[in-house]
Amino acid sequence: MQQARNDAGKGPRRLSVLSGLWPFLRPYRVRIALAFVLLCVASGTILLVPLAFRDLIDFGFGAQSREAAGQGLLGALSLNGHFVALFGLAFLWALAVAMRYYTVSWVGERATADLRNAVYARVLSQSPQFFETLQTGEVLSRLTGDTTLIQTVVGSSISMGLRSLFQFIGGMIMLAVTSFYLFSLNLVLMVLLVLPIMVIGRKVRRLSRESQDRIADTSALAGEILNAMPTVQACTQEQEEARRYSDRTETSFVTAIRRTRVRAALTALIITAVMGTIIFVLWIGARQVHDGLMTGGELASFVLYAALVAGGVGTMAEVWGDVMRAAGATERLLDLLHAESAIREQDEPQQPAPAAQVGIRLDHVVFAYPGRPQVRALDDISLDIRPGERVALVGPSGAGKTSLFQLLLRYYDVTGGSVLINGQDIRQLSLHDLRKDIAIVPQDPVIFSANALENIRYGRMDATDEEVMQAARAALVDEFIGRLPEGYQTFLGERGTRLSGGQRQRIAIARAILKHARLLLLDEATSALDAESEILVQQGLNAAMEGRTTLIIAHRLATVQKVDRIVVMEGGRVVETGTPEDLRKQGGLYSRLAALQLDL
Ligand SMILES: Nc1ncnc2c1ncn2[C@@H]1O[C@H](COP(=O)(O)OP(=O)(O)OP(=O)(O)O)[C@@H](O)[C@H]1O
Repeated sequence: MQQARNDAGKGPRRLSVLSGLWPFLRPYRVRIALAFVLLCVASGTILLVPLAFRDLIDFGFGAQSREAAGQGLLGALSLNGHFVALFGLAFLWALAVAMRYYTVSWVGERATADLRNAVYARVLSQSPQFFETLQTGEVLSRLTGDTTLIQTVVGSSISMGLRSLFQFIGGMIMLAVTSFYLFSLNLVLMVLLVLPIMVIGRKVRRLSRESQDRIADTSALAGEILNAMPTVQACTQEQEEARRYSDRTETSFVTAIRRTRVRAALTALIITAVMGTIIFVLWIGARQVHDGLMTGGELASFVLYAALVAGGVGTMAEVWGDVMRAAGATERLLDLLHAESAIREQDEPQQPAPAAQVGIRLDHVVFAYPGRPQVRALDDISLDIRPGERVALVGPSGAGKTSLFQLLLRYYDVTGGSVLINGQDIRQLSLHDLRKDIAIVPQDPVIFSANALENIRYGRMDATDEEVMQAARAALVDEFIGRLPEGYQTFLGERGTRLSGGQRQRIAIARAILKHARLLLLDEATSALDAESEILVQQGLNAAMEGRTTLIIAHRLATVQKVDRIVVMEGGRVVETGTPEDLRKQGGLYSRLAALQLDL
């Protein structure tokens, strides 16, 4: 993934990556075919328009109109008839363009929505290891920015490009047919002019990429700072941050203006080149008309075809830039879409054993985080936890307690040994079955931007309002919910910023109680509560632990005096196990910690 990200920013994009979009377009192939037919109709119609003009001039106004009646595209039509036919062509063209626009945009929107959903679902199935190397901001920018780019290309650029290609090829053929002499002249001039335009065009592309990178820098800075506002204000860095931001916007302004300057020059050059060519050819053509070598109508249609060809070339150049950018965007999205989770599920997972309670067995478990493979976070841990047992994990910070929880939830796989639940290796179970059976109250609970009721219901989506409130009462949530303006319906704000740490913890406890899982993991579940609430919440937790196997990580030993067993960890190893009383008598690490905490 890291490698792919590094590659994404450099070198010419491989256009073949665009074929990766086909699975998202295939379901809509009938509509795509319809759009193609409409495109052909529109292009055909527009190529007929100059011919209609030619006839109008030669047979409609001209002196020879009467004798020549019966020739030309529109045959023997009267002057009025010519105009009606011309309008008919314009209307057919408009209709085809509108229908194609609708169809193609529909396919673009639909395919991008599908792609976005597929990528998002894929990202959600990744293990935490994935998010260690990829920033969430980057995933978001891929989901929005990159998919929008693809939408532009699928929903408009490609059809614009094809239309221009038809226009170009058809126009060139018609130019040659109308006057081969003028066509050859035109061709030589075009080749001479296209070269400098291409060189400048490349410079514009480089500058616009640079300009986009600068804008991304600005948003990255703003994103980081806005997320850290309390710290910024506590350190009184607001002015400094405003200055840093304005420095970056200034840089992106300067880059944008540099690009605009080159682009303005390019526009002037293109207009001069196109108009110059047309005027030059008109001049030569006018002399030919004067000498009777071609008719006025032929000259008029020639000029119109030349304008179509020039327009076609211009659009194709623009579309080419979009297609290249979309190739880059597709590559980045497909990277995400094809990312394999580090945690692999069995093709045919076992069903979890249908026992009322779960027993856990850690068998010589060794574990090192993938980001730090040389350091063992857990080093040869063997532990048996009986069904229904309450076990506390204690030990200094960094001992590996949380890592043990991560392994039980299978956020990571063990490096050696195995984790068994009711005798089954957890790698044999599906992740869904495994995690459905575990309720966790994490150190730093997450609150979603929804109301209190929905936040608790997240533990078990099919719970009734009454069940949710019961869990809330057990976790003492109702004690503070009652004081919120709209009770359970109160919106808890972005990331729960409207709640205190202790309140957030109680919501998480209610969520865990509601889940009714057979295994309960408490990671410092009451650390943010005051002494009084802690005693009350502990009662709620006691109710939740009833009949459940429970693992409790605790720094404050007072909270785990009633557990069945304490496991003391240090440096990734289990150094002591036993009841609180036994351990105090042993005079080891636990008794030292207990002496510091409990006897003071
Ligand atoms: N994602 C990670 N990548 C690499 N190393 C990690 C990662 N998470 C934790 N560690 C390391 O693993 C070791 C064990 O961490 P762990 O979080 O399990 O400790 P802990 O006992 O729960 O500590 P605390 O009581 O402070 O929560 C620590 O040295 C830590 O630095």
